[in-house]
Amino acid sequence: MENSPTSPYRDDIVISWPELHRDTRLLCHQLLEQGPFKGIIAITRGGLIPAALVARELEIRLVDTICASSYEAADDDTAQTMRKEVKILKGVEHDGEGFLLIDDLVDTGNTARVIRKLLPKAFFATIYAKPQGREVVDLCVKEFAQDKWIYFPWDIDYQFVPPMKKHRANP
Ligand SMILES: O=P(O)(O)OC[C@H]1O[C@H](OP(=O)(O)OP(=O)(O)O)[C@H](O)[C@@H]1O
Ligand SMILES: O=c1[nH]c(=O)c2nc[nH]c2[nH]1
Ligand SMILES: [Mg+2]
Repeated sequence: MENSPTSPYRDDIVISWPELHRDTRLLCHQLLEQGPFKGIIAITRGGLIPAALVARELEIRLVDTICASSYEAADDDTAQTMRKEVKILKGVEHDGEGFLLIDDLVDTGNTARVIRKLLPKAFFATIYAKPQGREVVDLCVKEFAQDKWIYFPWDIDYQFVPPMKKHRANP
């Protein structure tokens, strides 16, 4: 996928539904060593699907949300989005003790840092992490380089791609 010249991202990683499911289940194996948890708090929107999968594996029925927004669509309509100030649209009224916070990814760590301050006692897990944000969360299953943009399955579509040979400069 096309990266704009000003973007800090140089490469794309496309995650399929089965990969996301498998990676989330790997996370669950490790979370079973950390619990038990009173409940899950999903960080919207990216944390919603991972949180549903975690809730199923850990048999947790109390699932709350913290509603955050930190990225907005770029003007040129590329998938990679511009960073904005992290806004909390809905929080929770406790310090997170005994709760599991779930997000899909920690990138710069901006979102996670803000949420950590609100819920300092929660256990914070993400499926994926990049180096700038890794230390903010307690657990993740996979780490990617800072210049990779991760496409989640809910952001992509199946489409035709022409055969590679058509793109070669000197066929
Ligand atoms: O570590 P950071 O640099 O803050 O980036 C990570 C955050 O960015 C994405 O959320 P986004 O704000 O795009 O909203 P969404 O979950 O609704 O897609 C992602 O789901 C993380 O929450
Ligand atoms: O889909 C996404 N992929 C990423 O790599 C990323 N970083 C911040 N927010 C992100 N969203
Ligand atoms: Mg998010």
